[in-house]
Amino acid sequence: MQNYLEQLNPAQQQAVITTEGASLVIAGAGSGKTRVLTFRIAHLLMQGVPPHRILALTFTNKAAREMKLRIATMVGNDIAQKLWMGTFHSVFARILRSEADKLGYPSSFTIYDTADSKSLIKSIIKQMKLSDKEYKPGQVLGRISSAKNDLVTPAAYARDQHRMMEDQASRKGMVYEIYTRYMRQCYKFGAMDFDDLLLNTNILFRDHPEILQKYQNWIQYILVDEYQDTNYSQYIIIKKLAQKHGNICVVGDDAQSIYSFRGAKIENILNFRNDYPDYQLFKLEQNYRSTQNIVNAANSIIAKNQKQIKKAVFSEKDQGSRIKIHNAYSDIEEGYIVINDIKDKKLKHNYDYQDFAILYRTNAQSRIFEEALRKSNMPYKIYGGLSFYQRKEIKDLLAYCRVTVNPADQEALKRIINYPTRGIGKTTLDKIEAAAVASGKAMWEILISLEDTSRLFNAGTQRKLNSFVGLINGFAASLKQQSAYDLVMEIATQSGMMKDLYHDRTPEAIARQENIQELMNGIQEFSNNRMEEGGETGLIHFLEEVSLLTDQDNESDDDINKVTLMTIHSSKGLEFKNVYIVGVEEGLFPSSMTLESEQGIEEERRLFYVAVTRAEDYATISFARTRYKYGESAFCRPSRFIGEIHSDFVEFSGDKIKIADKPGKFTPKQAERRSFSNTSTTAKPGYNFKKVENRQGGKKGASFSGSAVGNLKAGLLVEHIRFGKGRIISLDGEMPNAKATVDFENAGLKQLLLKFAKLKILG
Ligand SMILES: Nc1ncnc2c1ncn2[C@@H]1O[C@H](COP(=O)(O)OP(=O)(O)OP(=O)(O)O)[C@@H](O)[C@H]1O
Ligand SMILES: [Mg+2]
Repeated sequence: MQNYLEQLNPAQQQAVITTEGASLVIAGAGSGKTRVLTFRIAHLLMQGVPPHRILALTFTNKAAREMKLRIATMVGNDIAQKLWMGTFHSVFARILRSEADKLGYPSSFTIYDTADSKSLIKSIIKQMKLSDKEYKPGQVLGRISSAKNDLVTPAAYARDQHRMMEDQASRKGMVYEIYTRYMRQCYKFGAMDFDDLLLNTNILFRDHPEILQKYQNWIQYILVDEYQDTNYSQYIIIKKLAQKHGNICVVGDDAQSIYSFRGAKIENILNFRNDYPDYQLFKLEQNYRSTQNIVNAANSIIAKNQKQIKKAVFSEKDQGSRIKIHNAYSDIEEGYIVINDIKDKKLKHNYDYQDFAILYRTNAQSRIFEEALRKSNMPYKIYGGLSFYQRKEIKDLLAYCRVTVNPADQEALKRIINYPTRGIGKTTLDKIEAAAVASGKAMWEILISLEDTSRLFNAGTQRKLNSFVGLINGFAASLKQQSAYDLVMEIATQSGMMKDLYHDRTPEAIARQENIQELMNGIQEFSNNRMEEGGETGLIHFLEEVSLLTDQDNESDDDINKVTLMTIHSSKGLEFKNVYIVGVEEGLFPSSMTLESEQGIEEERRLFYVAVTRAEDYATISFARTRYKYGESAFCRPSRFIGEIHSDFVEFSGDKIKIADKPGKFTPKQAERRSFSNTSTTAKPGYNFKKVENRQGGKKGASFSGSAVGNLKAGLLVEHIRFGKGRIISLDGEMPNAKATVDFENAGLKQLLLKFAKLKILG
């Protein structure tokens, strides 16, 4: 036996060397499915199969890169480079480019992203004189996408009674017509969206049997990773391509199917058995990734799902330690706890930064960890998402703030002068810019002296420009009177940004709303901190702090040795020595949007299983008892998932907290809080920011307002609503400027202005 096969266990070896015919590998996390695919490709190459006759499909580009790299070390780079390897979208975009003429497309067709698609749909809705309140572009796009992934063309859509009835029930009976026009216009513009790449491949294969045949003959072996998350459109493509040679190997884990909201179909696994009755089934049971404790904990989680293929998974690695559950006072403290734990582990066990990953349910959660990491000077990278301050909606809102503070800031001005759309087109903008250049002035100066330049514009345009100037001047007038929070809230609303962001409930739109909410939380937090320190709380000061943060964030070229931050969805298939699963709270994880159906909960549970099984040595879970939502601190409860892990495999750090096995039990006080904190999570359309009260301001922080300042003295143990427990080191000054220096267990040394910082005396 050749050397490389010795790096596999007997079950894996069988899965690797059984190259002919159909093979299905269904096995739990960390059992070597991806490794089997990698070795199988290497094995084929060693047997002399030419690389360009092997097609391997992965879920992410990163996975493809890593697999190729590994194969290159086994068979040499020249050969590995010739493999057909990549995501479905990238591989079939390539095929479509070379066959585009058969579909009447130019081979240079454009690929539309979601924003492009939505704006096209918006204009179609307008052309059709429909209301974009009823026909929300994001929702319409969702319907179209689902149709495409199920291979339902516009003509078929009109005949599809189920879809038509669904549309009618939600009073959107014209979706099929929008779909028809959308397809026609995309075609006219020479553009395809992501779903089109798969749909058009299917159309190509359906309408051009000779082309299908060409690829069928060509591709001798097909391999698919993460098969549980393929949709119908992908399933049909693979099925057709494999028809000639029948050498198809798919690997997956039904317990890790987490993309049903994008049309992924677990049934594809069952279909596989029907399509290839002679298929061979391989089961891999040994997990090589994680400690026994982690594997056992993960098994106990997934056992709670009704719908699953039973699998045995065991580990022969060390027993390992129990999953530590951290219970934080607040989202801020959670950040400190995680970062301190990383420091500790790094020191104690000699780990590198790259051995740590922080996984969260939604992108917006990254901000608190980013800030804590920055403050501790730890290098980090955000995977699969833009860094918080790089996100479009954040940049837009901050651009408004910048123009308010300094209207001469031209980049910011250009960014928002016509966002949200207010009819100030490119021609107008170009004219202003030319006038500015000619007179050596800033664009803003041209704008405010329109009388002098009125010959440049017609009355309508001039009116629009004046109203924009009025808008910004209005904000600027509030600069001195309002707190940063109130002013930014005013800017977000008056500018029309909120309306623009809150007009639909697609996952992307919700993510953007959450980001704005998160920025508002950041501002509130900034104000509270500044007040406690006795500093300035105006918008100017907030902007300064933000720009300093981004200045420090100098991304270096080597992205290697850094702490990773990512959503659980994007962590699929990856592994890290230490994994922190954060924000494990009801309503956040499981997400409140999934609570209504058992199916929804089961998918969230699979996501939780994916998260835990990323860890090799240590898995750590945390939740906060209060979290900023819409600028207010709201109570949170630990997720039901924490209670679902068998108690033998977990260990609570700090106060033991009761985890309700049935959600919904609240004390009256909590229930009262919940009624407003929930605005973020119910599927209510529209935005609903609540008036913000400084949380140190009395009634909201009831249990924290009890301490009389006079009773404080050095040496006392105190509790702060965000920083948690700490000991007073010293007290200085007289009221109202009295300050306490407190050494917090997790947050470190802080100096607090006592009139704002309500400290509870613990003893
Ligand atoms: N026989 C083996 N000997 C040594 N290490 C192995 C063996 N099989 C797998 N591994 C290692 O175990 C880890 C998990 O393997 P792999 O990522 O292939 O699992 P997987 O089943 O694809 O996991 P997931 O379901 O999370 O995608 C990897 O680090 C891999 O190199
Ligand atoms: Mg894998």
